Amino acid sequence: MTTLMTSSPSFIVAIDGPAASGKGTLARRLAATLGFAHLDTGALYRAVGLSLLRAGHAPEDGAAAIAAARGLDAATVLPLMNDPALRQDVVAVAASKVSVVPEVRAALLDFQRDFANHPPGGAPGTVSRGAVLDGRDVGTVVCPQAPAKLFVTADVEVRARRRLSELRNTGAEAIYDAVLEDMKVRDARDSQRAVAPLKPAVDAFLLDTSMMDADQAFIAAMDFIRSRPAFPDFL
Ligand SMILES: Nc1ncnc2c1ncn2[C@@H]1O[C@H](COP(=O)(O)OP(=O)(O)OP(=O)(O)O)[C@@H](O)[C@H]1O
Ligand SMILES: Nc1ccn([C@@H]2O[C@H](COP(=O)(O)O)[C@@H](O)[C@H]2O)c(=O)n1
Repeated sequence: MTTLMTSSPSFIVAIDGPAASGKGTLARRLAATLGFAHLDTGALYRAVGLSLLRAGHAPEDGAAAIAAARGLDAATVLPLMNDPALRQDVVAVAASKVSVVPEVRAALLDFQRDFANHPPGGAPGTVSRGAVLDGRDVGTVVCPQAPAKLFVTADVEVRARRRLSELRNTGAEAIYDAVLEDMKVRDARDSQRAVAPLKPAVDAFLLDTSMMDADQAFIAAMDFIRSRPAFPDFL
């Protein structure tokens, strides 16, 4: 990862979109290509959901969710990011339930903004020249000033097929109709909540990947990012 000891502003790429649209795959590849830090903001909500489940609380328990979110800090969250337990479907559902609570969202906001503005570099004490954050409200709420915003989407049936093969590749037993139904319920909860609902920022580049493979989506996203006036000339 490219690192600098300067205070030049971080170039922020904000990527939002519904479940299994491919935003995480895209965000990781963009960050690796640009030498930027990457934050999967969904993992923060998953960490809150997982901590509730592990403590035996229902994901609908708002007070427990607020306490869990307020208890998260970089030291607890960053090691959790690659924990396979976070990727379970039951955790995704719990994440989408805790994420409707405004105080949970507020508790996670500073961490995300700090990451975007001071993205960690490859070595302690260094910063990257930019950050790629993916989630549901990065372009609308977390980093509305980001110079490059993308909204990645795909037909719900396409997304359900992608998630189904992902689940089956991990050895899980999964049924298409159930995956599709879960996805529709999660999309509706994420899009209809009162605070920070899933929606494209007004100035987001809309990238429908229904008919694209991951390489085509990456090329389209890079073309857009490079076209932004603030795109750094050192890249
Ligand atoms: N353009 C694409 N075409 C086909 N498959 C893709 C594409 N992009 C990603 N995938 C695959 O679809 C699945 C879901 O992708 P990914 O995890 O990136 O989605 P996501 O939007 O980050 O989902 P979530 O919000 O649930 O974490 C993965 O198995 C990934 O390899
Ligand atoms: N910025 C975000 C990111 C995620 N959420 C909620 O978390 C759930 C899990 O997210 P994944 O990206 O890992 O699928 C998601 O369904 C949202 O409810 C959020 O609210 N805001």
